[in-house]
Amino acid sequence: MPILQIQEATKVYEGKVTKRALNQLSFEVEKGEFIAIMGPSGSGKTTLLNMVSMIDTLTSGEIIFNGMKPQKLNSEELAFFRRRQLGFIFQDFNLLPTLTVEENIILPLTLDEQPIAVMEERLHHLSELLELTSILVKRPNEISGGQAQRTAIARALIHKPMLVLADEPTGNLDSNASREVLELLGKMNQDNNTTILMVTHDPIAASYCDRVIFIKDGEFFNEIYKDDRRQTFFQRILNVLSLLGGHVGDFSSIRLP
Ligand SMILES: Nc1ncnc2c1ncn2[C@@H]1O[C@H](COP(=O)(O)OP(=O)(O)OP(=O)(O)O)[C@@H](O)[C@H]1O
Repeated sequence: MPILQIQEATKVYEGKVTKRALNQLSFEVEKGEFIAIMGPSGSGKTTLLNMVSMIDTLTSGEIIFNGMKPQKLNSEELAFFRRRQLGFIFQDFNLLPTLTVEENIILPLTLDEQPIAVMEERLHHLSELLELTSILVKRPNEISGGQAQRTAIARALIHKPMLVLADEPTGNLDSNASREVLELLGKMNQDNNTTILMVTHDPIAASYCDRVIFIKDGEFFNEIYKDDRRQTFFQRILNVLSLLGGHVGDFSSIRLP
């Protein structure tokens, strides 16, 4: 059974001008997939993430997790479902400035009142994998952007969520830190079978995924799967972006590092 099913998702924002931000969008995500969502500005990517993370509700259509419809939950159950089953990675890291790196990472387990032994075991495991051990006592203003995003990744994974949602996770990072973060996300996906849905404008970031889904005007436009080489996948991503229109000229001469 797919871990996530988006079925004819439609979102209409009512206002002075009515805007159909998602229009009958359908796709499925299998457990262990690492998927990028791409599309021009205004195509509905953020709206889609807001629907999947249940910050907002669809006008029509359904979003189903492991066969379950969270829309049917009451607000308390929904808050619990989000906390237990989803992990979030944001462009601007969203770390709590007064907490240390360690306290930020274990926050989801603290909120869940998990035993200290569980917290310690998972903290140890993730901080080794994400190379955070030496900075656990620091606060967010004492670490680099790459370290902050690695901390945010650890926080997103520590409660072993069903699905990780990443919104432009490399948007605020330089190219070296971006590569490091993408390689780590790829490693988490490969080694732990973590399912990741990532919105990105960046074809280099998308080339780390198994599949890229392109949307345009809130509708499904195309999808492509990775083949053996990241360079050819990257070129194929650029080809679809050129059909989509927009900023592809900015990337056409880039070769992957
Ligand atoms: N709360 C809202 N009320 C009205 N219209 C909205 C609202 N949020 C988004 N929209 C509109 O819906 C469309 C899709 O917006 P969305 O932010 O999902 O696009 P996006 O693909 O994430 O864009 P970007 O890449 O620029 O972040 C846009 O036309 C936007 O103006």
